[in-house]
Amino acid sequence: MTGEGRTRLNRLPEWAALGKHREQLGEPHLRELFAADPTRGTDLTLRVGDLYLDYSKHLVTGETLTLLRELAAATGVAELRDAMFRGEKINTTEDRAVLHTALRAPRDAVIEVDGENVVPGVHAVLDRMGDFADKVRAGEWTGHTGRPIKNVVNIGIGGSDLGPAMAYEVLRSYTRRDLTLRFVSNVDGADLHEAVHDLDPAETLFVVASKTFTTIETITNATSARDWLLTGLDAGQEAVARHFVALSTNAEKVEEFGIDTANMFEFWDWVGGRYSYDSAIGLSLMIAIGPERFREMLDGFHLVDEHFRTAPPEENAPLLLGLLGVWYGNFFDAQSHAVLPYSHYLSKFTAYLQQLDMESNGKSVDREGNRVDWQTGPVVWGTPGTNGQHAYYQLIHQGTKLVPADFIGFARPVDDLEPGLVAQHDLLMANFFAQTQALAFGKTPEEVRAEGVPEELVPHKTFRGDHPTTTILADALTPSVLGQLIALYEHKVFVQGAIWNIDSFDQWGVELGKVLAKRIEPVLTTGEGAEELDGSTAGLVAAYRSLRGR
Ligand SMILES: O=P(O)(O)OC[C@H]1O[C@H](O)[C@H](O)[C@@H](O)[C@@H]1O
Repeated sequence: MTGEGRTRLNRLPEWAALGKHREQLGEPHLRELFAADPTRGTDLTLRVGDLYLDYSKHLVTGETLTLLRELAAATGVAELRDAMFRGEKINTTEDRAVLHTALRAPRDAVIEVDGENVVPGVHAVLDRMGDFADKVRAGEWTGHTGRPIKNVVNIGIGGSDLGPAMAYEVLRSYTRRDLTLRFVSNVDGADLHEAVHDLDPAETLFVVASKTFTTIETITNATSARDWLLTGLDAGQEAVARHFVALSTNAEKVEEFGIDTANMFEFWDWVGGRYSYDSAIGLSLMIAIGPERFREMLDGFHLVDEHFRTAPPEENAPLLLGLLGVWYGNFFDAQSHAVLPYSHYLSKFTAYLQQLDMESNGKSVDREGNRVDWQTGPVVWGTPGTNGQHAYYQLIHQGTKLVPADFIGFARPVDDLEPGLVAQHDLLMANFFAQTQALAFGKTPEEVRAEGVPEELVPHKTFRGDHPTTTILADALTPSVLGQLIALYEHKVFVQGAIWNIDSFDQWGVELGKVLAKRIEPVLTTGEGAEELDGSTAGLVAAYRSLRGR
């Protein structure tokens, strides 16, 4: 389907106005912007729920922000947002509604898809999940031999892994430490091996998470896990019911696999995989943190949903973050975006955002099927900040690339830290504040010289500054704050997709590799069909077969 839908982005007068403004701005200097406006550091801030956002260290003036908001208005961001919240089928290439916001809507909300209110179904599943999680946590859900469950192994990949795995790390201090939770995603047998080799099958529950229940990695791992279980228990198929539950939209396939659909927790095709960990896909997380904490997390999501839906453009945080990304990607040619959390618990946060952002906005065809001639989604990357400081921050400070970055930190460490370790928190946060300061304001050659540095070293010790950052500060890393953060990023990604006029909710780009892998696998085992491969792949397959002695 190709055609003329919306006016092409780069033909809009608002786009041209931004381009002109960018030229006039030249090289904006944060030192000057701050000097000219003594209250910039407190004016360019927002508070959303428990999140305090400082965007003063961005290469923007008041005019930049106005022009960006005009672009959002001209590209219909608010209209598309409202259509999403209403349950319209804005995922046009898959003809689906996009309603992850319904997963955290209050019980009495009414959100319709094809004339049916989906909210009661959401809460019915949440209630069932809660009952099940409570039973496992209380030791009432027993395995085939009557022993209580002590280990939960989530088997899933992509959106059926990254969300719960990330959130489990984030909320570690809220988890039941006597329950072991592990995540298996990779089809590399080593992943499952490492996850189960020290577990007792009699005390192990497998949570098979797959929206489609056809994903080859997940079904393969689940099949191997079932073999491991039945061999370990020396039991037949009847043991599966107490040790396997499924999280899926596909009851037929779940049944085919041999899991009783009574042990299936459903969700719906209007929940995208990368937007799903607050659906049934969060079951393993719920077992770890308990239903009450899970609901607090959902309330956090909902709080930011409501903010995004109702806050005026000047105060709308996801809109602002989305627009800043457009500003750098499209007008400074920034290619990547770093997310740098200053919390050990957020170690998987950026990996989660990679799928959320890059699978959503890694597109080069617009909603009408025309090739875009503007940059779309950035490469998202990053690891916890202090570690990064001793590794790749060099490039951010002094390299040739512009890397806009989000710094995420918390005022209080988690509650159960030993007093001696609590004392380390100020040092952690001192680094957090120091880095954005250094990135923004740098160090001039004059300042370097004043320290008596020999002239030949002055260029090497100079920091240009003007590296833009957003600082997101919250009181503490609670379930609600996690929900708020994720919703903030979900809607930021939404805003950018809306402006770029791409479908942020499909993922056709993952299909080709799947099809080819299916074709290549038999060639690896039998050698037959190698002649149909391209020259490079045929050579690689031959080398592989020879190394395997085939
Ligand atoms: O949940 P599943 O259906 O098993 O899908 C798992 C993942 O694999 C797919 O290939 C998609 O790229 C992801 O968006 C999805 O989250």
